[in-house]
Amino acid sequence: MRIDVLTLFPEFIHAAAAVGVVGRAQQRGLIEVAAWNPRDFTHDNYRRVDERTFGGGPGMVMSTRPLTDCLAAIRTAVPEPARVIYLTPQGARLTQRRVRELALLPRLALVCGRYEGIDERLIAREIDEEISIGDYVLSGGELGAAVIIDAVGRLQPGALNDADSAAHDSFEDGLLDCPHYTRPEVDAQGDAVPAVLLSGDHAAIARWRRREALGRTWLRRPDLLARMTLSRADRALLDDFRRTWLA
Ligand SMILES: NC(=O)c1ccc(NCc2ccccc2)nc1
Repeated sequence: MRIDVLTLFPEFIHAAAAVGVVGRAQQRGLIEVAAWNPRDFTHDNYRRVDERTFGGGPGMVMSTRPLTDCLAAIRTAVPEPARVIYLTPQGARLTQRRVRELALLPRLALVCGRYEGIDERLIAREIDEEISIGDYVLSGGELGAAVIIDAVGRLQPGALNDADSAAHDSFEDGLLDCPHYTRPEVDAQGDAVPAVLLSGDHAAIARWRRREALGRTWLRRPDLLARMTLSRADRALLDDFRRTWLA
């Protein structure tokens, strides 16, 4: 997969995409990340990329011309057509479902706004999809772009090895993850690991993990649970968790 990022801070995007699973995926040629700076597409001595907003009031808007020329360069850099995504608080909330769909595309172009954002005419002409990573305002779209690069990059076939792939599975079924433990079995504070995890009884361990994932989702994110139709087995496990919790 090829991801091009339009950003005033290419070094941020390169750094974010160079580490961990995504960095390794890049080395393996599973994903290619390129950053483009609209400032390189300005023609004035001050390399201006923003202008005052019409209608008065505070704040600057990113100028259309450098963005249009930068996007044109991005589109023609690789023959593959790209889905052009604008990171903005006005976008649709990013979900793991949407991440999985985006991960199947051959090419993405992520547009990172700064200041008050980009001119609405550019959005109408050039943007295919507006995405928000959450209901808060940042100083730029770059963190959102880094989130998409990571979430989509780790799903590229071959990106995750066994150690990483557990996280991949857990959120896939729409539930929160179960608790995790590692050595020591009893820690310095005297807290022990749940005995079932040391039992070697893989069926019991699987049931325990599923029950904990269902219970946590019920406690922390009932909105996720409301969207799910649970199997009879899952309903029994959740009832069991609730009985213990409410006892
Ligand atoms: N919640 C998000 O995903 C997000 C994205 C960008 C951003 N700031 C840059 C910007 C501001 C206004 C309009 C367009 C872009 N803040 C938060």
